[in-house]
Amino acid sequence: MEVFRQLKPYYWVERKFIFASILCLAAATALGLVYPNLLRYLIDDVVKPQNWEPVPLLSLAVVFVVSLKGFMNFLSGFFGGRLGNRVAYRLRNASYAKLQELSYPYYDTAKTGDLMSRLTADLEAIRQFIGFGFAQVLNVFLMILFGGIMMLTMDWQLTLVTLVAIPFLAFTAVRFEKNIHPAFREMRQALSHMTTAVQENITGVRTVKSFARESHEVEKFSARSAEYQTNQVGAATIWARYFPLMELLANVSVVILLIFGGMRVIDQHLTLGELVAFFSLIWYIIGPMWGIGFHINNYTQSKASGERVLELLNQFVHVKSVPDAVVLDKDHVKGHVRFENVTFNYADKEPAVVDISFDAPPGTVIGLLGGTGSGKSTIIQLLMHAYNVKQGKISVDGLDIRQLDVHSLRSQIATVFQETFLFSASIRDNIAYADKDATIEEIERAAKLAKAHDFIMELPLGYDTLVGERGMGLSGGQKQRIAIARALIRNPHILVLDDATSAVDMETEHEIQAGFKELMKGRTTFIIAHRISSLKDADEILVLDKGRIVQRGKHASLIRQSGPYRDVYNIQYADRPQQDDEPALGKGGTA
Ligand SMILES: Nc1ncnc2c1ncn2[C@@H]1O[C@H](COP(=O)(O)OP(=O)(O)OP(=O)(O)O)[C@@H](O)[C@H]1O
Repeated sequence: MEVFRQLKPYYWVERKFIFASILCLAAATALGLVYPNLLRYLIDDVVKPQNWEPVPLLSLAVVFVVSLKGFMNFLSGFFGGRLGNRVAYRLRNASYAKLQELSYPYYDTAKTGDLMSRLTADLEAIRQFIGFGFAQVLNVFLMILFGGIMMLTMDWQLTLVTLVAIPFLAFTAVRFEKNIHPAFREMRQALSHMTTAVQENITGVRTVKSFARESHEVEKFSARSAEYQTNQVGAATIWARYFPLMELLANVSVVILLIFGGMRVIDQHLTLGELVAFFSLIWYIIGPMWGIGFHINNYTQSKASGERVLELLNQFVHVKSVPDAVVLDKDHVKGHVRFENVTFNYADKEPAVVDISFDAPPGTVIGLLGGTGSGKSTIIQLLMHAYNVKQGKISVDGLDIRQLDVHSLRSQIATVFQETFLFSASIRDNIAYADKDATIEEIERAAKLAKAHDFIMELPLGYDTLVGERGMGLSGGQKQRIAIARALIRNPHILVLDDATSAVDMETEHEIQAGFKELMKGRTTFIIAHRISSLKDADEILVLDKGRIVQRGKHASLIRQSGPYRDVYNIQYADRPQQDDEPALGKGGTA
């Protein structure tokens, strides 16, 4: 029940539908009680005394009751359906909003397939239960209540004897629920493992095919599919153990009724019509009991799903704006970035960056150079407040970023990542992603600066060309140029190029950077690059090794010192003839 208590904000607002659905259902159930009474009347007052006069009226009454009951059932289903759809709609939107709110640390470990199954299959199970299942469970209670009262008023002794098996039935049903619930929880988990396998396979299809690992993927999927199947068989086994027992207990009541009821008719304590009415009433109670297993199944599935959706909704958000956070005003931001003795480690890991300090006044260009895993991207992530820094301080325009509204901080920064993600939309929409109000002129201007305009114009539909997921159909360099245009359109105060030109040739890189120079006047830029050529003009180059700054300065002074920078320089320029303005540099030597 805890699950449904926590879900209350999502369904209680729709209480008018809940009450309307319950009311119509109760009316339909109550109308169902008219049949046994009509039967009794028919036998005792029509057939026995051979008095056929009321038969036409009786037939009309049956037609009327059946129609009204059907209409009430329809209304109950109609309101229930509305309720289920609205609750699922709210939950879906809340889950999606939560996914947007969750910060980077959550996504470091999240599995796409698992999240997808929470937002689809689990929400569907909740919708089914809240919309229809709940009404069915309630119907069972109403039938037992109404039917029980009617039987008691007819012959309370026979009622008590007949219903003696019912408590056992209820007890077994509760035991069944306890056993089947964990099985359903595991089943949902197994389903989400399976979805994850499918999703990863589709996303990584190029890698799978290029390594010819299709059979491995099939095996991986088969294992997960088998896990799901095992869980289903497990649930079916529990079902098979309990269901015959529940059936048997239900039938015991019928047998008892026939024995004791028959005796009471012989003793003339009961009329024949009453026994027949009793017989139909007992089915009125036992009928829904057949379905109790199904309803319990429905309930436990939705409970397991509710737990999974709530787990997402209650997920801790690592990075969020503090109360009274300062909102940066785009027109007044200067883009002065400062790192002071920043040390940071990812959860359960050695520090990724250690004691990082630098000052980047507005308009400066900071270059970051270092081997794989040396901490370059981490510095950028920290600047974006993707993770909470506990040691040291990062400030923008003198304000500690922990005090800044996260959204407004990130709005000042535009990043071009190493890997470009393009949405399944037109090139125009992809470029305008950071600023949906951008005009076509602005989009084209950004594309021209990013050297993307020419190849876009060569595409059959130009800027309206649709790019598939992950930008299928475009080369790596073309995708990167679109990403650069997307960053430029934002007109950011802080621009981050995280190995942004790695996929374009040297000549294009040079052209793009010439474009940047014009655009970046007065803005702070961070360039992560492996090519010295990209960093040469930086105001300060930070050379990183294992998270520490091991060298810093301008290109000209760094190549005059022995150290990693000059080593990289020598490797990259080894085959190039020496120019007059460059010193002859021996590895490890001095100029
Ligand atoms: N999301 C993460 N969770 C845990 N550890 C991480 C995460 N991202 C990076 N790391 C670790 O932090 C260290 C620094 O990584 P970082 O990505 O900053 O290096 P990098 O210099 O940008 O490398 P590359 O040039 O390969 O992109 C590495 O040891 C890496 O394994």
